[in-house]
This record gives sequence, C-alpha cells and structure tokens, in this order.
Amino acid sequence: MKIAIASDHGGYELKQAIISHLSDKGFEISDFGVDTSAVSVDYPHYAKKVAHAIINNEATSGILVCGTGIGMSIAANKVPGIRAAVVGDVFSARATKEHNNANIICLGQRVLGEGTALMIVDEWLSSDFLGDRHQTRIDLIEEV
Ligand SMILES: O=C(CO)[C@H](O)[C@H](O)[C@H](O)COP(=O)(O)O
Repeated sequence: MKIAIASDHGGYELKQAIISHLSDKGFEISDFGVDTSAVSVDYPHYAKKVAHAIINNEATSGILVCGTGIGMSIAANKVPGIRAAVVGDVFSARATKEHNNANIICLGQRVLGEGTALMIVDEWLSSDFLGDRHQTRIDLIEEV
C-alpha cells in the first residue's frame, strides 16, 4: 500500500510524526510537502497534489494535515473521485473506510493530540470497505 501525504505549515509537525510512524510499520510514503512549518503556505496546493496522486494511481491512500483538516478536505473533495473525510476520532476513522470508502483522511494538528491522530491513521488503514448498500450510496454521491 502506497500512501501520499502532505500538509500546510499548520500541519507540518503532525505530518512528520505520521511519516515516521508509518515508515516504521513498512508503508511506502510519498511526501508532497511542506518541508517546514516556518513558511506560511496555501493548503489547496497541497490538497491538489495528494488528490491527483490518488486519482492517477500513484498512491492508494492519502493523508492531508492542516490546522483543522477542514480546508484540506474542502479542497481535495473538488477532485472527482476523491472522498476526503475530516476525522477526529477512532470510530469515525473505521466508519469512513467501511461506509464511505474514503480515499483520503484529513487531520487537524491544532485539534488532535499526536497519539489520537496516529490511532486514527492506523484504524483507517487497517479497515476495509464493506461495499453493498454503501457502494450504492457512493454511486449516488458520484451522481451529485
Ligand atoms: O484550512 C484550514 C482551516 O480549515 C487550516 O487549518 C489551515 O491550516 C489554516 O487556515 C492556516 O491558518 P494560518 O492562520 O494561515 O496559520
């Protein structure tokens, strides 16, 4: 499983912690930046990079980190085929894979502690889409 990840300046430290955590577990990571929290950047550029990596099959799952996760999710969901979910708890992490087949999760460094964030990432990556009625609903989303 190849993971694409990016953050803005408001999510840099958590992005680095996630990269370290997932690298230790053997995941292949593509880091689309940023490389520092010291420079203010515009999160849509980074959401676009990860969303396109997913759509172009360069990665199977994407993780976006900003202050809240919200701006990243709004931007990523503009790309057709992207289902980006802001997640703040472990139950939702599992549900957004099982029910929504979210291909990107968005996390807020200014909202979440690092321990919770890493548990969310682990739960999402280890869960499976349930299909069936949930696929019907995803198909309806695509029609919207
Ligand atoms: O887009 C966001 C809010 O949904 C992110 O949290 C950004 O990281 C945040 O807006 C950045 O804010 P800053 O004041 O420019 O650091």
